[in-house]
Formats: sequence, structure tokens, C-alpha cells
Amino acid sequence: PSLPAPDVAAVAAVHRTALSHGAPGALTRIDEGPRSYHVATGEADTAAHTPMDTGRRFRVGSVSKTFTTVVLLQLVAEGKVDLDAPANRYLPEPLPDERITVRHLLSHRSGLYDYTNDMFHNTVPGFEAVRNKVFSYQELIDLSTAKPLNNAPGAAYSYSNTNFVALGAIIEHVTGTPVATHYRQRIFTPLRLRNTSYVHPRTTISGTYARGYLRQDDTTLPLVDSTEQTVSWAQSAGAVISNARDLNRFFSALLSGRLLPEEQLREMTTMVPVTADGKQSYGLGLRGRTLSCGTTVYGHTGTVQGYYTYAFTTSDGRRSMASLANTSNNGTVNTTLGATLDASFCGTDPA
Ligand SMILES: C[C@@H](NC(=O)[C@@H](C)NC(=O)CCCC[C@H](NC(=O)C[NH3+])C(=O)[O-])C(=O)O
Repeated sequence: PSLPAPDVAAVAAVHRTALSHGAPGALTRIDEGPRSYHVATGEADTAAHTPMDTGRRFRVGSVSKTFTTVVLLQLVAEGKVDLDAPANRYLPEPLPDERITVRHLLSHRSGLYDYTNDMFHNTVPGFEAVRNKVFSYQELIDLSTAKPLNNAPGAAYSYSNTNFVALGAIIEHVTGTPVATHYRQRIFTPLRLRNTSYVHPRTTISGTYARGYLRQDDTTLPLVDSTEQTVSWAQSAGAVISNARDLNRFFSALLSGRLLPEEQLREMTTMVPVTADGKQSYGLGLRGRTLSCGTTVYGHTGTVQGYYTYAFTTSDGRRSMASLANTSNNGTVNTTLGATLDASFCGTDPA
């Protein structure tokens, strides 16, 4: 079934609303076969007053989790990892509960506590304390396992960055190769994602990029420029840098079956509802959203200091959309930006 044309005017209106709630800038790019639609609003750099443009790179946060999942599921297809084996079979140091499986980590059902809850309880002090720090996977896992599990393994969905840090540790322990190499060799190079990189623990973004601006908990205070950081607190859970075109190519390739064998893609896209209305779901490192027009799109959201991202595609990968607002710690902006999905896939103004 063909989708209605994207409502570019509605996307621009969503951007303007996001700016009215404090985002310095926003961008959305929609790709459908040879066609692309571009909307850029506000500023990429508020000091230099550089206008936003849709080609700029940015920190994609948890969209990184989908990249990590593709690497892991390729290892499953290669027979190196068993989805339903205990994660401890593949880790250098054991998690506290043998019942936690690789699948539990990929679907946020392990129960492992999310250490970022404490790390960023006070937003700016928490960020300043870690922005130049380099953590090992084990240091982050230890922060989590110092607290009890949220739930018995498999018993519930409870989103946790710890799950995808543990998956990064699994990838490196099983293969002896850094995740950066796997991302590049298995995804970035084959898909020619020339604006996508994993440069942890380097703090700078190369090429042309949007600066990110973190809102303080005291919202009367000025935004904090949070562009430069190691993102070592997230790594395989959130440290990828990309741009809208590359994210669209990635999700289109993924859902059209160009990155995983059919069996692994089916595992990844077997979605479990995570909201009472059933409109939001999670598979393996993949979010599902059923929109106002009934279309379900697949992708991921991202939140890293100064950057909100939405990156989604249709079930056949034919139409993809990536949106960025270059602020964070601002729930209204995050929710507002999500309305680009309806405008892009339902062709309606979400209002
Ligand atoms: C939810 C999102 N998750 C991610 O992208 C991961 C990598 N980010 C986080 O867990 C947020 C850390 C705090 C951000 C900070 N917030 C605070 O410091 C709040 N006190 C900020 O907003 O920049 C996703 O999966 O879509």
C-alpha cells in the first residue's frame, strides 16, 4: 500500500513548535527511493548563528543500540552467539543472575538496573562529571549490578542502558575485536555511510555537525553547550555519530533485509507492546510505533546531552525519516519532535 505524501509543511510546523519550547534548531530528512524531502529550522550553532541544515552530523544516542543489535545478530547468524544462551557464557565477568539471556539484554527484559539514573540525577553536574571520562564496559556494568535487578530476568520490559553495554562487552569478548571495527566493517562500509562514525573516546565531532545544547534543571539558566564529550557513559548503548541521510539508509537497508538473514530480522522485528495503548513496542534493539493513520514504523529514538533523535522507517524500508532537535533535558521538545513521524508517514498535521 502506498503511503500519502509526506506533509513537509506539517514537519516545519513541528520544528517551529520545538523551537518555541527551547530547541535552538531542528532538522528532518525523509527519503523514499530516489526522492528526498528536507526541512531545517533554527540554528546549528547559537554562538556563530550558523543556520541548521539537514546534512549536519549529530550524536544519535540510543539509535546506536540498533547498530549494536545488527552486529550481535550477525554473530548469531554466524553461529558465534546463541540468543537464548545465558549472557554469562559470553562475558569476561558474570552478571549476578545466570538466568539473564542474550535475548533478555536485546529486549530490555534482563532487569539490570540503569546506572544513568544515578549518574544524571542532577543533569548538568552529572554531565560535567563524566563528559571527559573514559569508562570500561565492566565499570559501567559494576555501577548497575551494585543495585538489585528491577525484575526477574524475562519477567518485564524495563529499559536500561546497561543491557547494551553488556552487549558491547559480549561482542568484544566473543570476537576479540572492538565494536568500532564491527560497526565499520559490517555496517558503515557496506552501506557507504560516509557521515557515520564511532570515535569513542574522542570528544570531538569531525566534518560538518550541529552543536548540542543541554537544558539545565533550573530552566531559567542558559543552555550548556554539550557538544564535546566522550559519551563513554554509553558507548555501544549510545555513542554513534551520524547524519539524517545515513540513518535513513541504515534503517531502510535493515528493514528491507539487506543487513540480516531473514531469520534474524524476524527475531529483531518480533515486537512486544511496551505501552498500555499498544502503540509503542520493542523488539530486539528496535522500537515500533503505530501512528495516527495506523501505519507502524520501526526504528529508534535517541537522547544524549544536547541531542534528541527520531529515526524510523516503514516495515518494507521504502520510506525513512530522521529528525533531530539540538537540545535535551526538555521533555516537551522531545515529545513535540516525535510528531514529525505522523507528518512524514501519515501525511497529516498531527495537531
Ligand atoms: C531514552 C533514550 N535513551 C538513550 O538515548 C540513552 C543513550 N540516553 C539516556 O539514557 C539519557 C541519559 C540522560 C540524558 C540527559 N537527561 C538528564 O540528565 C536527566 N536528569 C539529557 O536529557 O540530556 C532512548 O532510548 O530513546
